[in-house]
Amino acid sequence: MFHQHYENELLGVITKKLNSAFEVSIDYRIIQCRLAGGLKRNKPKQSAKQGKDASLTGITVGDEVRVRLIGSNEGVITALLPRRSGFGRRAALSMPDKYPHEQIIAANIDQVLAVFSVAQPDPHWNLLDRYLVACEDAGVSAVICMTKVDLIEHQNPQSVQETTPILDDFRRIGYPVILTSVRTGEGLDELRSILSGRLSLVIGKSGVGKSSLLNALPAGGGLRVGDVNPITGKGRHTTTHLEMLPLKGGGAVIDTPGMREFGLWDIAADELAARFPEMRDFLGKCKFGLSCVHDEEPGCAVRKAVMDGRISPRRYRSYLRLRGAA
Ligand SMILES: Nc1nc2c(ncn2[C@@H]2O[C@H](COP(=O)(O)OP(=O)(O)OP(=O)(O)O)[C@@H](O)[C@H]2O)c(=O)[nH]1
Ligand SMILES: [Zn+2]
Repeated sequence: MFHQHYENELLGVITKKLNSAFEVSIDYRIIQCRLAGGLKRNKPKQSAKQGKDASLTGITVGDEVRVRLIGSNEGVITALLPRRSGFGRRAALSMPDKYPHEQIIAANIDQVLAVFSVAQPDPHWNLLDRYLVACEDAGVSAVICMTKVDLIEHQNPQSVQETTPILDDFRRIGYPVILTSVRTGEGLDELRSILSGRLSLVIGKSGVGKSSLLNALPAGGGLRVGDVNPITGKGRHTTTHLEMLPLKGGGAVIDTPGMREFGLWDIAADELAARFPEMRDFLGKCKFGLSCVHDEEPGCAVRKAVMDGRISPRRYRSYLRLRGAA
């Protein structure tokens, strides 16, 4: 959120994406913008990750853009700056012609906060594995945030027993795990510090408590007064649009409303294994070398590591399942 003169144009960051308009933060001011005619939106022609031309895909929240001001709080987006990172999903599977590749959900993010509740609903570990593979693929770090830890005794008996070892597995692999509850306040300081100064994309299924969590974080400058409802404390943001929420003390979070589907795209089997950090040490050490897909091949170093307890059997099963789906 900075500005710089460029032939009467300013640089800004997209903080909100509406149907045909954008909000752009320029020097802490929100400017309502539309796209210049030349910038076509939602017509991805190729996968856009780091270094590739982002203008080929939909411009989205987190993108840095050049804006020509018209009036005091309106402008036209005239150019898109190169992306540092893009986090996507396979969009609209029923329309492969329209969206042949991944759709970038958010641009330039530093980390993903993957949110799951310990209960109501019980955690969906395979979905978490899928999120983490997508993070590895995008080259973005991931933080696992468990919510509603006050409800731990309400988990079904089987999942109570499995939760702690599964979270320990994730920690061992290197993913930070935060345990939170907005009811007791547990973990909220830790969450604040991990979000501070970074742009984080918050993902998780509806009902896991994302909104409650974000509303429990102190907002920073740049939010409009109208977004806060001082009576109920609710409604700081709606969950109908992708929107960036600045945090007090720096950093911002992007909420992902209505994220129902979450596919993986174009990840070849050999690349998929490399998206499981705990498997990386064993890749290339199988009898069949890099051609091993670590399923039923003899002399597979990955499967041996599973047998030896160095790779979690649950994560390995998740790998096999994703490989089948890839
Ligand atoms: N016990 C308990 N309940 C919580 C906690 N956080 C959220 N909830 C409840 O979980 C339900 C869902 O919370 P939301 O914050 O609306 O969940 P969400 O993930 O934002 O859901 P969407 O808005 O549909 O995306 C609500 O009934 C909350 O009151 C918590 O820490 N403890
Ligand atoms: Zn193998």
